[in-house]
Amino acid sequence: MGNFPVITVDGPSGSGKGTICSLLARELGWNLLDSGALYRLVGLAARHHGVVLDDEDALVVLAAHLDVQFETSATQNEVTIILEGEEVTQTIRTEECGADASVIAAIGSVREALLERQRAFVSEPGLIADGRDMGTVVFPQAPLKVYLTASAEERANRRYNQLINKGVGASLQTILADIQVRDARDMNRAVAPLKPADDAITLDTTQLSIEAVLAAVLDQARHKGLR
Ligand SMILES: Nc1ncnc2c1ncn2[C@@H]1O[C@H](COP(=O)(O)OP(=O)(O)O)[C@@H](O)[C@H]1O
Ligand SMILES: Nc1ccn([C@H]2C[C@H](O)[C@@H](COP(=O)(O)OP(=O)(O)O)O2)c(=O)n1
Repeated sequence: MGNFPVITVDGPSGSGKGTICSLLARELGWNLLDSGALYRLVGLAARHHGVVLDDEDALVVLAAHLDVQFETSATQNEVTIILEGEEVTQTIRTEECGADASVIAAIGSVREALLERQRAFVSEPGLIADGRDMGTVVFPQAPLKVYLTASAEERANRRYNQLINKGVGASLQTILADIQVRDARDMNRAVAPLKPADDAITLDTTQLSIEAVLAAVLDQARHKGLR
């Protein structure tokens, strides 16, 4: 691991990690690791290569050799994701890919295969790391660890609105049920379960605006001398 600081942001689906991490990276001028994208990409690679999600050995090979580029535009702070030469930035965002990712992510050997790849994202001047186990497993030495949460109903509402805004039809009830299944799987798995690190600060964002969450995290960063 390089000697640059890491801010970890963990939490369940729809708690606002992606939004806050992207804003933090822009505000601080730091790099960004979207670790969930790696699990989603292994899932998509599995589909492309006809690998079923309980073929652990084949999934580990895919994870270890994942041919992916994260291209960040200098001005926009937007990331384009290229898997095996194909642009998949939007493709991996479906609820289906999220569910596949959650299944794959319960396999310890797959997590192991992605560990060093994630740590290699640490670079000057610092890293914002978005995921489930950033503070507990991947970057245990991080000087600032944030755990975002919100009620399952609020998170389902956010996801629903996000899909409707994208012009994708969605059922609130189905989304809520999917979120509850994914929460249970991510929190109860044997390896690297979703939970706050002992030294994490937890923010319940159910009633907080995006601006308020960002301000609270930046405040913590200032306290820690990170900005
Ligand atoms: N504090 C908040 N209040 C209201 N909406 C939010 C808040 N945080 C995030 N959102 C919205 O909720 C949706 C899911 O957020 P996202 O950052 O993708 O969550 P995660 O990465 O944790 O799954 C997005 O449409 C985002 O704009
Ligand atoms: N560090 C991580 C990141 C994601 N995962 C798994 C568990 C999640 O349900 C899936 C998808 O994660 P992702 O953060 O992309 O999903 P959301 O945007 O929170 O819906 O991947 C993980 O186990 N560990």
